Amino acid sequence: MTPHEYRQRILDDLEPMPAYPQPLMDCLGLAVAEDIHAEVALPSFDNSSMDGYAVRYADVATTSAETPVRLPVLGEIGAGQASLLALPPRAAAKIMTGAPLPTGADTVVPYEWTDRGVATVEIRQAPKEAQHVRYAGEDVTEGDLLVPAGTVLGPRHLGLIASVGRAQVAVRSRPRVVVLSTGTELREPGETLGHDSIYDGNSFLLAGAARRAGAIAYRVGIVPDEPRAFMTALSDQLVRADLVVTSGGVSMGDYDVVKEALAPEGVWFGPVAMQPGKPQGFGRIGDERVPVMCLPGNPVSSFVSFELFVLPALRRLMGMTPEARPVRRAALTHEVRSPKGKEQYRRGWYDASSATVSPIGGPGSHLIGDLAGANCLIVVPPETTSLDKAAEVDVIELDVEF
Ligand SMILES: Nc1nc2c(c(=O)[nH]1)N[C@H]1C(S)=C(S)[C@@H](COP(=O)(O)OP(=O)(O)OC[C@H]3O[C@@H](n4cnc5c(N)ncnc54)[C@H](O)[C@@H]3O)O[C@H]1N2
Ligand code: MOO
Repeated sequence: MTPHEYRQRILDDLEPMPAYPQPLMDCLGLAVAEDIHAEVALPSFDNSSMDGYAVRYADVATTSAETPVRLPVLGEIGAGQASLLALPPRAAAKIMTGAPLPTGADTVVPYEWTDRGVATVEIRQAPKEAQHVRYAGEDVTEGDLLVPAGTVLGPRHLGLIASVGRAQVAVRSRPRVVVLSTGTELREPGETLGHDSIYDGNSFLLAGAARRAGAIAYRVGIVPDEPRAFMTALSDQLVRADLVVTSGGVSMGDYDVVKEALAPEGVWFGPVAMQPGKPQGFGRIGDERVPVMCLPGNPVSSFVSFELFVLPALRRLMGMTPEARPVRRAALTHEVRSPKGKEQYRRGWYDASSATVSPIGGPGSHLIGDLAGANCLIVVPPETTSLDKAAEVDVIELDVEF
């Protein structure tokens, strides 16, 4: 099975999470599940874009510094304090930015062109007709489709939706992802290491990646390579999981606990034609048939599996498209070698401005130091065993929103 086929198999099995109305501030980064239409026009009334005087153009069309027009000032209109509703001919009203234009007025003269008079005002420069007026509906018309269903809401969407008066919108909820690391050799950071133990980096990597993708991530931490202990830990977690992600215990070893415990439950385990990330598992468990994704324990294998399979699965659950990261093209700055028959994902540094990519470190799936210094994965096709300097390759840019 190719990585692409495996991803499709996972996506075909998953449905987007149900949608619920949420307060606007809780919707940031979530996919909206309804078309959002404008319930009011924007601006909703004709208003001034400057602090100055509302006038009738005809009254001030010929004014100048040498022969200024003087008009009585009938009142003041502040934003949110508009008591003067109509302006008769041969008069002016003070008006502030954002305040409604009184009926009869059609033009705003800014303070800077006047003597700032209170009882009367001297206007020293002729305005253009209709200057500094923002018309009702010139931005958004009532009924306009503002945000189509499926849009991932960013700050500008929130601002617009609030501006038309919506306090809540229906969005797909964040999936709850439980991350379990398996391995009797694993220790929590901060604990003392033995000669044969290592720190559990993967659960932080995976829970961090899940949170970055928009999920609610629960890092359960370490479970020993013992099937009963693993099943107990897993069963305890199922009540709060929309997806379970495990690390380790999926290959051919004598203590490959995840495979041993879950294969009899009907979870699929098998090789995917890629490196790193060859051994994979996917299925559903428990009464609620919670999806479980079983990733290999080597840290780079775990990470690449997250990017290729778990991230798209989370985006499917969250109703976000496209599910998989976009692929860019770049020229290699150094040659790369790769085993035949497997799609290889090498770590690299992608420079968008020059459309080049520099390989970082070797192919080893334990090289987490190099992984942390990379910003992309370089895709080497299965039949390609070597790529020369300047060869064009596919590059998956990490860490960017899409
Ligand atoms: N005879 C075979 N051996 C292996 C095969 C194979 O096909 N035949 N496949 C290799 C490949 S490829 C991979 S990838 C690994 C996958 O192994 P597991 O998923 O079973 O993972 P473990 O054996 O538990 O661990 C592998 C490696 O990663 C380290 N590890 C595990 N968990 C963590 C963690 N949470 N944080 C940091 N490092 C972790 C672990 O100590 C091992 O070094 O199998 C190969 N073997
Ligand atoms: O696939 Mo393993 O994923 O080579 O390290």
